[in-house]
Parts: sequence; structure tokens; C-alpha cells
Amino acid sequence: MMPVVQLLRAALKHAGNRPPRCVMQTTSAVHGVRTHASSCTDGDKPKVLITGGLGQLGVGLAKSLRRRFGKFNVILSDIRKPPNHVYNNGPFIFSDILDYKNLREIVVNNNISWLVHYSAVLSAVGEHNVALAKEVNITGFHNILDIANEHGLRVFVPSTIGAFGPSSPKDPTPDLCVQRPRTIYGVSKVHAELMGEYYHQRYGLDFRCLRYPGIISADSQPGGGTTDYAVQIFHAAVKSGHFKCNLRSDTRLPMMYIDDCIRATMEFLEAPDDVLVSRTYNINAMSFTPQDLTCEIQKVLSDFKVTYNADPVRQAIADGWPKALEDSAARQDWGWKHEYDLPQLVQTMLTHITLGNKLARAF
Ligand SMILES: NC(=O)C1=CN([C@@H]2O[C@H](COP(=O)(O)OP(=O)(O)OC[C@H]3O[C@@H](n4cnc5c(N)ncnc54)[C@H](O)[C@@H]3O)[C@@H](O)[C@H]2O)C=CC1
Ligand SMILES: CC(=O)[C@H](N)C(=O)O
Repeated sequence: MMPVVQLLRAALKHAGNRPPRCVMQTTSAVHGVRTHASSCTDGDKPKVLITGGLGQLGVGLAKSLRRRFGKFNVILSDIRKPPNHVYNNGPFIFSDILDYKNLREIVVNNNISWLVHYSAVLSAVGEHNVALAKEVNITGFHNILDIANEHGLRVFVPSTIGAFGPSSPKDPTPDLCVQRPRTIYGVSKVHAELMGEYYHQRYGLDFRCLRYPGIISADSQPGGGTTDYAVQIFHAAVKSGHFKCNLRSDTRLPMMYIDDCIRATMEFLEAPDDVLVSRTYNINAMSFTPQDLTCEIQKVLSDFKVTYNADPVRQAIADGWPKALEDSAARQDWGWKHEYDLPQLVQTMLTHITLGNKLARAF
């Protein structure tokens, strides 16, 4: 069992999210085109739609956005049925991003002003179903882009470390460099970055994109990526004390705790237009290998054992990805700063999972 002091420290840390700033409405001229004014003031809160909201990241982001803008100003959507705790906690709507007409109806009927586009097929699943990844990540994204442009929305689309490939500089990977990814996921994300930036300079679309590292969360499960091991390992450590890792022990990848990811997204969404020198930014927090992560977990759970059985598809993907992202532009332009490093990540994840399991057993 974890010491009470550690539990409290993690709980305080969890509650200590910086209050986001409110931003005045802004317009700016970009190549002779005025960008849409879609920021908020206190009296004019944005109406936010999150697509693909039932995945690893959407529910957590909705919770933070609702705290900031009000429960009924943030609509979660997906093609799956939500669990009761999500359904009962705020507006949820069915939305298939491949259905253009339905998407447009949702945007119009709900007076949406910000669109957070989370629907995607991730790297490992994408390699097993290229046709699906192409449809969701490219055709679906085109629908999002056109609807956002048609209705003057601010649109946030996450990119990923997977938008880089074996020929990109790896340690660290700068914002601007060779991008020749070798997965359909990566190709579709580079396409999204370029199309979004093109619509921004051509039509003034308020397109915003962050390249996320692998995201680690306790309350939500990852959806079929290459970095999923870094979530699964914690559940195995607490539940069985043994984990079979599908990447080699020395595979170093950039990672981030979900609270940092959500805070980055909120701060970037609210950043005034005129501080954004670029529309696509790297954000970085920590990098580690499965071996580093195992050693850190063993500081708390000394009997924890890991065996390695690399999955060839995931290993090939990981071998082409950055080891760390260079993110000085995000830090300089809009004040990005991560809070969680590897020791804090491990303490927080083990605390949440242990507490969550105890609560689940109690009910
Ligand atoms: N989780 C991570 O480590 C990282 C995530 N990202 C990006 O962040 C975004 C969110 O990621 P996660 O939540 O982890 O993804 P996820 O795979 O957990 O969830 C994606 C969601 O999209 C939904 N979806 C699939 N097809 C759809 C369709 N036709 N219409 C509407 N929804 C559909 C799925 O039902 C699922 O709930 C994605 O764009 C992903 O590429 C980027 C880097 C790292
Ligand atoms: C890093 C990502 O984009 C995602 N977690 C994946 O592994 O596919």
C-alpha cells in the first residue's frame, strides 16, 4: 500500500491545475486574410464540440473545458455509446465525422464556435486497417476542415510524434524538419498539419495543432497506439505484479502525463491569435524507455517484474519515431511548461490506480 503522504501529494498536485486565462476577442491579418474572431470573453463563452470524445483523451478534456466554460457549453460526441458516468455528466451527442450533413447540423443547431477534433485511428490499429485509417483520419478530417471553415470555427486538431519518421532528426526533433512518416497514421497527421496551415493562410481559418507525445492516463484506456504499453504497465504493476512489454526495453519515446496534455490544449486553445507565430507546435515533457519506467515503478513496487516480447509492427513504428521533441517555440510563444517528470508520473499513476481499484471494490 502507498504511504498516505504520497497519496495526499498526488491528490494536491491533481487539484493544482493552473486557472486558465480568459482571452479577449482578437483578429489578425495573415497574408491579407483576416482570421475568424472565435476567442471568448467572460460574457461570451465558446460553445465547444469534441469529436471522438470517448477515447483516451476526450472525457478528461471535456471535464476541464466544462469547469472553465460551463457544463452545457461543451458537447462530447462519438460513434460509441457513452458509459453512464459520461452520459450523466454533461451533453453527449452521436456524431460520425464521416457524415458531413449530420456534422454540419450539430454545429449549426448548437451554435458551435470551437471544434476539438479528437476522432482518429491510432498508429498500431491503423497499420492493421489502412482503409479505415485513411477514411477516418483523412476523409473525416476533410469534413471537419470544411465545416470549420464554412462556419468560422476555431478548430484544434492534435498531431503526434508519429508525424515524424526514420529520416527526421530524432533527439530532439525540431518543429520544422523532414517529415516522412512510414505509417498511415503519420501520413494522415502530416496531411492534417499541412491542410490546416494552408486553410489558415488561404482562408483565415483559426486552425491550431499540437504534436502530442504518447499520453499516459490512469482513468482512461489508450485506443490502439504504439505508446499504449506505458499506460498498461501501471495497471499490470498494481494488479498482477507482472507485465509483458510489446516494445524492446531500450525503446526511448517522448511521453506526457494527461493533466499536462489537457492543460497544454486548454492554454493553446485560449492563446491570443497574435502570439501564435506558428499554427503547429511540438510539446514535450519527458522521454523514457520501458526499462527506465520499470526501474521507477520498482522504487515503489519492488517485486514488479517485466518481460519483453516485442511486437514487430509496434517496434518498427517506435524505431522511426523521435526520442524527444524540441518545444522551445511553444514555451516562448504561448508559455508552455510541463509539470510532470518521470518520478511524479509514476507516483501519480500508481496512486490513482490503487485508489481507483479500492473504490471499485468498495462499491
Ligand atoms: N493518446 C495519445 O497518446 C495521443 C493521441 N493523439 C491524438 O489525440 C486524439 C485523441 O486521441 P485518443 O483519445 O487517444 O484516441 P482514441 O483512439 O482513444 O479515441 C478516438 C475516438 O475516435 C472515435 N472515432 C472513430 N471513428 C470515428 C468516426 N467515424 N466518427 C467519430 N468518432 C470516431 C472512436 O470511437 C474513439 O472513441 C487523436 O487525434 C490522436 O491522434 C496524438 C498523440 C498521442
Ligand atoms: C503517440 C501517438 O500518437 C499514439 N499514442 C500512438 O502510439 O499511436
